[in-house]
Amino acid sequence: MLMLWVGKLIIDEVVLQIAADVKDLDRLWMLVAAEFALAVLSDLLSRGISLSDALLGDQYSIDTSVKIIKKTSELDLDQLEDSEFYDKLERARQQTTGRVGLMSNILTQGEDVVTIISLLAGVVAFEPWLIILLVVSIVPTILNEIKFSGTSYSLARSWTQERRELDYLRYAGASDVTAKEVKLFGLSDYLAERFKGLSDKYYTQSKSLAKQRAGWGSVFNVIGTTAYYGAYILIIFRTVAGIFSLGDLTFLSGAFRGLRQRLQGFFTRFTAITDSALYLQDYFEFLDLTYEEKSSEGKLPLPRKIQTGFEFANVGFKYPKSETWVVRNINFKLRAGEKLAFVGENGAGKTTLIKLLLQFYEPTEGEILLDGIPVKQYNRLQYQQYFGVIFQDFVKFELTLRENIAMGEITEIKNQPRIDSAAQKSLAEEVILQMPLGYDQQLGKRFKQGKDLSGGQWQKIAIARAYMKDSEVLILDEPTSALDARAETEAFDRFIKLTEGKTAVIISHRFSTVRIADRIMVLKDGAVLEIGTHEELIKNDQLYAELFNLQAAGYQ
Ligand SMILES: Nc1ncnc2c1ncn2[C@@H]1O[C@H](COP(=O)(O)OP(=O)(O)OP(=O)(O)O)[C@@H](O)[C@H]1O
Repeated sequence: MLMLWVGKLIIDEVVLQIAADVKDLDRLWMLVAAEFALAVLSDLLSRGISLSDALLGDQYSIDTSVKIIKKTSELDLDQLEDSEFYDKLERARQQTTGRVGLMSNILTQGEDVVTIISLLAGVVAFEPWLIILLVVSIVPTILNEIKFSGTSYSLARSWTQERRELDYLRYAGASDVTAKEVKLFGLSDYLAERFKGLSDKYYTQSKSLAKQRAGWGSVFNVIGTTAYYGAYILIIFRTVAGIFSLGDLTFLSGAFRGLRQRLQGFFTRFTAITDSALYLQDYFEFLDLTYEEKSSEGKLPLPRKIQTGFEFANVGFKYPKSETWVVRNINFKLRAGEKLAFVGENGAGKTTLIKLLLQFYEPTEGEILLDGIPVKQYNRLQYQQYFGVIFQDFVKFELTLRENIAMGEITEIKNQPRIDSAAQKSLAEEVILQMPLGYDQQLGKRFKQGKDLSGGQWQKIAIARAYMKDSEVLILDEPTSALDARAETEAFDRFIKLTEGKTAVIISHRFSTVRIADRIMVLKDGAVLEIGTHEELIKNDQLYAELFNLQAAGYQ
């Protein structure tokens, strides 16, 4: 605005000096110098804004990612297993990139408001009629923008689930994890077609939206441009009639064009800001997800040592949003210091019982007790710290070997003797010796110098993770399924020694290992079929005896 005004003064001064007999150029040079200074200043200002925006944007993106990771860990397992959660997560994740322009938009907006007000004041002072033309020239474009940006947001939002599906298909079709089977079964074309089919649908919808937006945009722009030239003609008439000076002509036409551009920019940015706000709202909605505090959750401190043990009293469970009982009428005791094995067919409910024991889920009916007190009366986080667990689908973290072991008790990552001892007990020591970089070996193939391990080697690392934690109860869910026969026997012998005095649950399909346990519980279709020592169950001559003999026959 100031620059325009100085420009007008320069032209008026030049016209004056052309007409003057004695030329005095001092004022003219001063004006040129002023315009130069203004040009430099305005450039510095806009650079400053974009720099701070870029920096703030980076910071923001780091911050949102960290918040998302932390929030996810606070949520309950049943919330995490819900597909709506993934939609929310996906929408929040989009916030970690892409919403960076918000700050500069807001700053530029402030700057523009000042310019617009002063330009308006200038224009009104000269020719109030121009304001009407100005309104005609911008309103249609603005309405167009507002309508279409809302529609794009709705479209993007309604496609959250499909976008996740696309991400998944991209992953399934192009990742090291799936590569073997994709090649072998020749799935590449199938996956690519499925990806293309789905994205084409989205593309068609967004293409039609973009076309409408562009079509209407150009129609409205013609109206706007007509109004602009109307204003220009008006100014020219006034100048020719001698009402406006040449400087006024430059100022007014410049101011009018500037006003139109700025006002349009103002509203476009306004819609961009409201858009960002809509997307940000999704992010906050995710952060607002609260982990549903169980009404009955207790605050009781845990006993330092388990006295009598755990008891499942008539426990039944249905997974959230499911109508079928996965386990029902479950009654058994896990005595302090006892090693109990769970056996049963796939899907019998063994892992589910572990999840219930760990209070990842609450039983739908019945109760789980620790030393005679319902476990939900204890502080849940403290309670879960009681357990060292290796899940069937334990995580293969693509981090260093040291980190993979220390994950069991991450605060002890600097405690080398403790890591060494866990590695030694779990047979992971042999794996470490084979690695060129020892503990600092990056695992997995995703990153530089990463080494992938065999299934059994990964399992040894996972077992080491459980030993890192000095927990009261150890749970091994099929911990040895990938170990070779020698390693398995060795791992179990050690396990039994190491769990001496501790309570432990082992899930295994191999009866040779199961028989080492103090007692064995046989599950069938979500119910306890039999429970007892190996000898008792053999004598009982039911499913256990049958399966044991079947496996034993296989080994002969
Ligand atoms: N998160 C879940 N949501 C809904 N149903 C589930 C979930 N996890 C498991 N199930 C169902 O619960 C049943 C028992 O599963 P569970 O994993 O406890 O069996 P399991 O005895 O450990 O089997 P396996 O020997 O194959 O590991 C299965 O029918 C399974 O479909």
